[in-house]
This record gives sequence, structure tokens and C-alpha cells, in this order.
Amino acid sequence: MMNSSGIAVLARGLTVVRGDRTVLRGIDFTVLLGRITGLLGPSGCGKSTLMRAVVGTQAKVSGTLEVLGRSAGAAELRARIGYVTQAPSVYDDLTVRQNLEYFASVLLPGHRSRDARHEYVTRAIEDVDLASHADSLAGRLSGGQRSRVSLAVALLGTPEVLVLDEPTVGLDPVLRRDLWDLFHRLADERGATILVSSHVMDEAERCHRLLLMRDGTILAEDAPGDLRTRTRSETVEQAFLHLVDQAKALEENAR
Ligand SMILES: Nc1ncnc2c1ncn2[C@@H]1O[C@H](COP(=O)(O)OP(=O)(O)OP(=O)(O)O)[C@@H](O)[C@H]1O
Repeated sequence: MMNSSGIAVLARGLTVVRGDRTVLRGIDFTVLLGRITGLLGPSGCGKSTLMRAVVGTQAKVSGTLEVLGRSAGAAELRARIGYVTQAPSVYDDLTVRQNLEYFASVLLPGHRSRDARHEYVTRAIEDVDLASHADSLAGRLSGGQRSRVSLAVALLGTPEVLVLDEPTVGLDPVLRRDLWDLFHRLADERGATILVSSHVMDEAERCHRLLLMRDGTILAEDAPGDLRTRTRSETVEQAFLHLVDQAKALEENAR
């Protein structure tokens, strides 16, 4: 469902404390509807924490965080957001289809939903290109295939927003390319909004927009091309390093 603002996620002064650390430090950003936004930054900078806040599973969140015009974590958002964590959550002793049928029955309970469930399951399996493994036990799949089962679970019920935490880690180049093609199909054909994290900078070029993070802050929010032009860099990686150096210089001057 579109809203008139064109904004899927809006954060203002978003702060998250984990243990005794302030992991997100009063950050502002927006994620646009129907676009692929890449969340990039080094390990430990707060990408997963930001995603958990967006899907509403993170404690100690303060500031403004709205998703599809509602407060993040609101019960009515649950069916409208698909979330894939870094650890694939699939049952090894069930087949691919059984895994999806189980999650579909949680999403759409009751015998009246049986036909819709069947359609969702079949479509999700096809989306992630696992039709030939639909009857294989999840425990016998490769790592990449298991992560695609997790992605299929997130695609059930055609959510408007997909939050994907490093979905391409450990995948070979062909599978990575296929997954990115799928993300673009989901955005172009279904109007899905995708927030996807990665610490591989070459994946940045595949996104419509980028949020570059460093140490709990947003360094830049821009389209890859604009970011390269603005920083006079040839690659997003160089742009990122340029912005890190700039931020460090500012910090030192402020001391
Ligand atoms: N349960 C926790 N308690 C306290 N601090 C935590 C907890 N979980 C994570 N952190 C800290 O929060 C910071 C951000 O972690 P987060 O997982 O969001 O980073 P990330 O950018 O997703 O990293 P990666 O790319 O390695 O997954 C890290 O410095 C981490 O040590």
C-alpha cells in the first residue's frame, strides 16, 4: 500500500542503547517506498541494531521511528514487513515446502486460508529458485540454499517492506547476482521497499540509495552515483573512505 509521502521508514534522533553502550547515536534517515536502500558499514557499526529497531524487535529505542506511517513495532505492521536475520531460521527436519507451510499457517491461520497459503508457498519457493528442492529436507541443503529458504519465509504474504540482514554473506557470485536480480524484480514489479545490509561495498552499486554507517552514526544518505560525484570518488568504497577521513578530521578538530 502506498502512502502519499513516498517514505517507508522515517527516523529522527533514533538512539539505541545495548548493555552499557549507545549503539545508535541520535541518527536521522529515510527509506523511500519501492526503492532498494543499502545499509553499508563496517562490522559492529550498528547495521543489525538499526534493522532490529525498524522491525520492532530491539529494546531501548528512543527518538522517532516510523514505518509505513506507524510507530515501529506496532502490531499492525507485523504482516506488512518481512525480516531475514543473519542466522537462517529454518527447521532442518522439515522439507523446504513444509517449512514454508508451517510459517504460512502462522501468518494465515485457519482452513479458509488454505488456498491462499498454498499460493503464497508456491510463489515464495519459485521466487527464490528452490522449486527443484521443494521436497528436500532443509538440513540437507547448502548454506546458500538455507538462506534462500529464510528469504522465502520473509516473502510469504507479499510484505510491503523487506528488511534483509546481510542476505548474500557466504554466497557464490552467481547466487549473489541472482538474489540481487530478485530484489530488483520485487521492487520493480511489486513495488516492494527493500532495506538490505551488507559490508561488501561492491554491492552498493546495485542499490538505488545508500545509507553509509560508521560507529552508530550515518555518514551519508545518497544514491551511489551522487555519492561518488559529490566525493569525487571512482567507487562507493573510495567515497566511504573519504567520508570516514572527513569525519575523523572533524572529530579531531572538535577536541
Ligand atoms: N546484546 C548486546 N549487548 C551489548 N552490546 C551489543 C549487543 N549486541 C550487539 N552489541 C554491540 O552493538 C554494536 C552494533 O552491533 P550490530 O550487530 O548492530 O553491528 P553490525 O553493524 O550489524 O555488525 P555486523 O556487520 O558484524 O553484523 C556492536 O559494537 C556490538 O558489540
